[in-house]
Amino acid sequence: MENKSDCIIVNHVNKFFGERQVLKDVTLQVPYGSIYGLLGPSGCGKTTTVKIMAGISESSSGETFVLGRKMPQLSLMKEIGYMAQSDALYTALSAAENLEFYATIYGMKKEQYKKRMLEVMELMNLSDDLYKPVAAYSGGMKRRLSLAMAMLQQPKVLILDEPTVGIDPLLRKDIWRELYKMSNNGVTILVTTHVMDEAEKCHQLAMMRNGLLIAQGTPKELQREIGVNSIEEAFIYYGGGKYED
Ligand SMILES: Nc1ncnc2c1ncn2[C@@H]1O[C@H](COP(=O)(O)OP(=O)(O)OP(=O)(O)O)[C@@H](O)[C@H]1O
Repeated sequence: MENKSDCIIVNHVNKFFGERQVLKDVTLQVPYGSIYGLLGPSGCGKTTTVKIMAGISESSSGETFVLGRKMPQLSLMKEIGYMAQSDALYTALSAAENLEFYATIYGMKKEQYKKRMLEVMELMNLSDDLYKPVAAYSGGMKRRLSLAMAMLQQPKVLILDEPTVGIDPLLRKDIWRELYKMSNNGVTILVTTHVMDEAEKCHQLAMMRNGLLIAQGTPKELQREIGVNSIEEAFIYYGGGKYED
């Protein structure tokens, strides 16, 4: 399964929860340094897919490779920044303490993480709230802190499950600017989203429905293929009629 141009390779992956099959023969490739969007209606299997990529969950069959290694792989933990849909934060601790805790797990040196912590908090517009307990953060602030956390150790791969939910449009723009910067520096980014204008920003997109990957390509390719002018129309087309359950 050696493939030098793709950072993430999902190969005929199936996932069952009991009798229920929630991923059906999913195959996709994410090139190194690209921003790849996973788009689809609620419950179609996006989170299940990214958890397998991040090594948090195992597929029932099929194979997943990240950075040339078969997942799940404990030794890749440092290389993969993962931001879950629900925030995994210690609310009794301050943001700085949360970041320090993660930095310790990632084995970052003190001088290294102190500098990086200020950078990511600045980026997320949270510099003034560094020492505030997370319990006093709003929902949007918690999202931003989770994103700061995923970026902290400067991972080679960033896997973000709906990263900009509850984040205002201005900050969302800044976040996308940072994602592009990271991608230009060779970081591979996988984003799940419901937001169409975000999907448009991805280099490549995969659309999912009912555990199936139903279309893959650049946003323009997906539109051209079916003769529509927006990702929203493509989403409705691929999510609807032709692919009814
Ligand atoms: N641990 C679990 N046990 C049983 N079923 C599960 C489990 N996790 C997810 N599912 C089911 O698998 C299906 C896919 O869920 P998943 O969270 O991957 O969807 P999603 O596309 O990320 O949805 P959303 O956009 O709402 O987050 C859903 O029907 C969900 O109910």
